[in-house]
Amino acid sequence: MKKVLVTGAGGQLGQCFKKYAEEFPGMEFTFTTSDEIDLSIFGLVSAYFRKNEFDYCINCAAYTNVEQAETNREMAFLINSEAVKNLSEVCVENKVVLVHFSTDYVFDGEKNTPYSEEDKTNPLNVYGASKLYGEDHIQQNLEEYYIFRTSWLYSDIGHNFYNTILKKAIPGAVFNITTEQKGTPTNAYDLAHYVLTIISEGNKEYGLYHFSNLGEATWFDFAKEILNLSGKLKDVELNKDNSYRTVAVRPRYSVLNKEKAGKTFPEEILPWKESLARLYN
Ligand SMILES: NC(=O)C1=CN([C@@H]2O[C@H](COP(=O)(O)OP(=O)(O)OC[C@H]3O[C@@H](n4cnc5c(N)ncnc54)[C@H](OP(=O)(O)O)[C@@H]3O)[C@@H](O)[C@H]2O)C=CC1
Ligand SMILES: Cc1cn([C@H]2C[C@H](O)[C@@H](COP(=O)(O)OP(=O)(O)O[C@H]3O[C@@H](C)C(=O)[C@@H](O)[C@H]3O)O2)c(=O)[nH]c1=O
Repeated sequence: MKKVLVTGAGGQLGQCFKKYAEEFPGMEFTFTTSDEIDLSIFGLVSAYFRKNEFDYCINCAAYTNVEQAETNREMAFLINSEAVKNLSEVCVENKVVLVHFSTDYVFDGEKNTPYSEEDKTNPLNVYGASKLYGEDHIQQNLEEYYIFRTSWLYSDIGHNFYNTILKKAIPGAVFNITTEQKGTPTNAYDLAHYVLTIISEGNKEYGLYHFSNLGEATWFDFAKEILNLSGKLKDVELNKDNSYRTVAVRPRYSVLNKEKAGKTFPEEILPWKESLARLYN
């Protein structure tokens, strides 16, 4: 029986892991939220790992408010970098494999073809920079880790673009959505299932991987498909907006190349529209 700790379990991805737990009877799960262990306090994390034995730690905790990170830099770095450093040190000490998630926002978006794991990073915003520091701590401290860089995560849980669009989609609503960024929407359930399959098979191909659904879209394309599938497209006004104002700069292009993951792991990765449609079935 593999003992698996999921941290940040109250968030979007953490809750997706929780939903799949029963499908993986070979694993014994412990889910913790920020109320139970504040990962930014080393002593708490260290004591918790000494008291409990785990084989894996799946870290879903993060500071994910891209806009607020610009003015709340300290908090973004505390959670996305310092807390990850804490976890990586404690994982080494206790021989725990760390599974962690990072973001397409570590790239500057100057490329026009999908970013691979070898491509140069150059974050444009505080969130992206803080996540990159988190990656570095893991790579410096640990050998047995998986970092999955993913993009545009959504699900029916928590705060994400999908839920923002659906909540606002009352008859007569007007949407102005940017076409200035291209990336890939990724179903958080797909990511959770992908990771659990890897762990359950006892895989030891540790390292940095890119994982998103297949294909590419602008945020406008994504919003259109969400509204279309929900049957609400006809009741709202949807406009392309090339001057939508944000505080944080986002990469113009951040599609991830999934070749490495595809060659290493057996699970099929779905095209983004196909995966999105599954939320409506
Ligand atoms: N959402 C997205 O579009 C994308 C996300 N990612 C990455 O995927 C991962 C999961 O993201 P997602 O589930 O969407 O994020 P959420 O914001 O939904 O969840 C993050 C969780 O982290 C918890 N947390 C924050 N601070 C601490 C702390 N000090 N100690 C313990 N827990 C803490 C929060 O708990 P509380 O609310 O109680 O503070 C929250 O439940 C993150 O690493 C993120 O960077 C990557 C690409 C895209
Ligand atoms: C709500 C809204 C957003 N937008 C734009 C703003 C922004 O450029 C883009 C996305 O908006 P959001 O703020 O919802 O998404 P954002 O917070 O940028 O999402 C990011 O979150 C972090 C955690 C990640 O790691 C990234 O992969 C990515 O998913 O869409 C519009 O054009 N119109 C709208 O009505």
